[in-house]
Amino acid sequence: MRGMILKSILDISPSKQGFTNGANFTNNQILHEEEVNLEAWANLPLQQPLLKALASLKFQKPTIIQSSTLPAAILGKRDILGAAETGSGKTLAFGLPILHGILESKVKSLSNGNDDKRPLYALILTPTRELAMQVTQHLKKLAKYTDIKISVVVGG
Ligand SMILES: Nc1ncnc2c1ncn2[C@@H]1O[C@H](COP(=O)(O)OP(=O)(O)OP(=O)(O)O)[C@@H](O)[C@H]1O
Repeated sequence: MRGMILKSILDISPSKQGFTNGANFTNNQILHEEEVNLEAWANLPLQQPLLKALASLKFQKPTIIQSSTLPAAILGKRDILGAAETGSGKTLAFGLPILHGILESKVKSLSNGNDDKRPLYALILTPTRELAMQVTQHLKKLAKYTDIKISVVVGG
């Protein structure tokens, strides 16, 4: 089984990847999209439409939970169990690797001459419908320069 807890996967740790220590949410300076410095994300081979979305969201650097998990998820393709407080940026910690993986697999399929039309690439389960809505809205903002469709299904 590939799954393991976060602490045991630090062979590809943020410090080894040269990652920064996380975004500072108290920074209220007004930045224009073209002024956003994305250097802090440069250690990840993120697909261009995702970098563009990060710039438009003015997310200059990963938060701590993001810098702790993204290298392992994106470069190492590892399963991760992560925990962090509310509002710490967990949605992108799992959302970025999902979206990056979808774009990467589409690029690979096209270069192999296949038209990758899988109807479903990823399923995100949340404990409440409010969180499902919140995650959907957040990921849609990140996927806005891609053709990835994100939908929410709630019941009960
Ligand atoms: N790298 C970043 N830089 C700046 N802001 C960010 C970054 N990542 C996420 N945010 C913002 O931080 C806020 C909290 O993020 P998010 O909702 O992902 O937190 P969370 O840990 O999933 O919270 P919860 O536990 O309540 O679901 C959101 O407004 C999001 O847009």
